[in-house]
Amino acid sequence: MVKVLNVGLLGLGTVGSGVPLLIKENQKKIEDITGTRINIKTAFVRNIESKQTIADKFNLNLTTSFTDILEDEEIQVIVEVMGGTTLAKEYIISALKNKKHVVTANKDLIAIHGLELVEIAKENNCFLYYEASVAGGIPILRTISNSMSADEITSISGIVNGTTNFILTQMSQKGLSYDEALQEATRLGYAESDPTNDVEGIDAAYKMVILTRFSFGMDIDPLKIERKGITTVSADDIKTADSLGYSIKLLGFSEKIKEGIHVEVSPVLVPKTHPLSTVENEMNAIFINSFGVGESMYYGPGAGAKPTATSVVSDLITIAKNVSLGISGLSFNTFNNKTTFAKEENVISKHYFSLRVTDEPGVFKRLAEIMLAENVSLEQIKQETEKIATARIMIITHEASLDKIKRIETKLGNETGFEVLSRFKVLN
Ligand SMILES: NC(=O)C1=CN([C@@H]2O[C@H](COP(=O)(O)OP(=O)(O)OC[C@H]3O[C@@H](n4cnc5c(N)ncnc54)[C@H](OP(=O)(O)O)[C@@H]3O)[C@@H](O)[C@H]2O)C=CC1
Ligand SMILES: N[C@@H](CC=O)C(=O)O
Ligand code: NA
Repeated sequence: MVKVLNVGLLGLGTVGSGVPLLIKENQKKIEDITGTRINIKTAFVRNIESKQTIADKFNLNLTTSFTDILEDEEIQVIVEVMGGTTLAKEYIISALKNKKHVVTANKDLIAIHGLELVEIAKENNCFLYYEASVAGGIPILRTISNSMSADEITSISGIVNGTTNFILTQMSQKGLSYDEALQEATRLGYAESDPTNDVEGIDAAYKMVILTRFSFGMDIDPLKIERKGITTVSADDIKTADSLGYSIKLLGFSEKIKEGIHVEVSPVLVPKTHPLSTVENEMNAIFINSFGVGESMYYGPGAGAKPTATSVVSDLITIAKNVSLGISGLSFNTFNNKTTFAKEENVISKHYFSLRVTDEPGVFKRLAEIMLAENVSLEQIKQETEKIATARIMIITHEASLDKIKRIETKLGNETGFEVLSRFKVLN
């Protein structure tokens, strides 16, 4: 006889409405694989009237009281897709303490409070899964924790925010303005309800915290990640990068360099020949360097209702399988190391600078002197005269350490007649 796994759904927005859809579409397959029927019994919403149509479509009970779900003994699993870190944290902790397993897509919560939640899950013999929290539909966390457990990851980087990749693609290929592209990403359900975290690189930083835990067993404070968002990228940067053979992408990096890790989120000039450069719109891609496999890339939709819900339902399937085998309380990630950080003098790459300078003789000489003082040489240089008495100079350096590049940036910023408009890493 087919068993039933009853689920309480918290939030019925973009991802929440995808979950019952996926379960309905794949009901037979899920039952074949797990021997269990996954049943979304009740959904917790803010306003019942506005969600009645979708509830009727999938035969869901609606409630505006979380207690109705918490105290329902038939409900074994809570799926949290409300977002936010206050109420979501409170509800997840109550659910775990009531011996209910938890699935969440909430990267903010997992990045900031994940370790505490994992401990509570362990103490209560419950599962806490969050595959959807990183790169929406790409099964990247499970790939790292299962398929790559025999391998040593040396760097993990990639496009982990769909909204910003969508905006940059639309700006560079369709000539849309930043505001138009952001509006479209919001309409399509890619952006967070407040898109600040997307465009400022905070969402990507949260995802890099989670990827760093899985890849290196190290825990970092999201606030300590060096981060720049796409609000620092101008249409001029996109045009210049294009003319030099690069696309601009918001990338997250987590690399093991000698003594420790270096984690960063920033717009990056990616050569058009690099596989990450072909990743467009809401697509995400995670590029891994590892001892065993070498280079590998995992590509797919990083946002949107169906892709994200697919990851949520895959977590539910894992729980259904484990419950029916009588297994409980295994952590999603058990890799654990002492966190150590790489020195900036060992973090090496090329860099792009866009500078506004007063259009007068001697400017290039002063620029060259500042670069020479740090022993950093130029690979490419371009100048455009502006309407007023200024010019824009765009340079790409040869490989140099991050400490030198930062000193050059400070010196240029302090030099009369120079303004640093942007400074981005350049990928090889
Ligand atoms: N959208 C995406 O592509 C992805 C999203 N995620 C994550 O999934 C989560 C959900 O995102 P998404 O579906 O896009 O967000 P939405 O804003 O579309 O949905 C959130 C839902 O939760 C409800 N909700 C929020 N707060 C409360 C509350 N206090 N009480 C009751 N209901 C509440 C909202 O109600 P109401 O409708 O009344 O506002 C809304 O229906 C977030 O953590 C997000 O970061 C992860 C990967 C991809
Ligand atoms: N807002 C996020 C949604 C998925 O995590 C994004 O754009 O990637
Ligand atoms: Na994922």
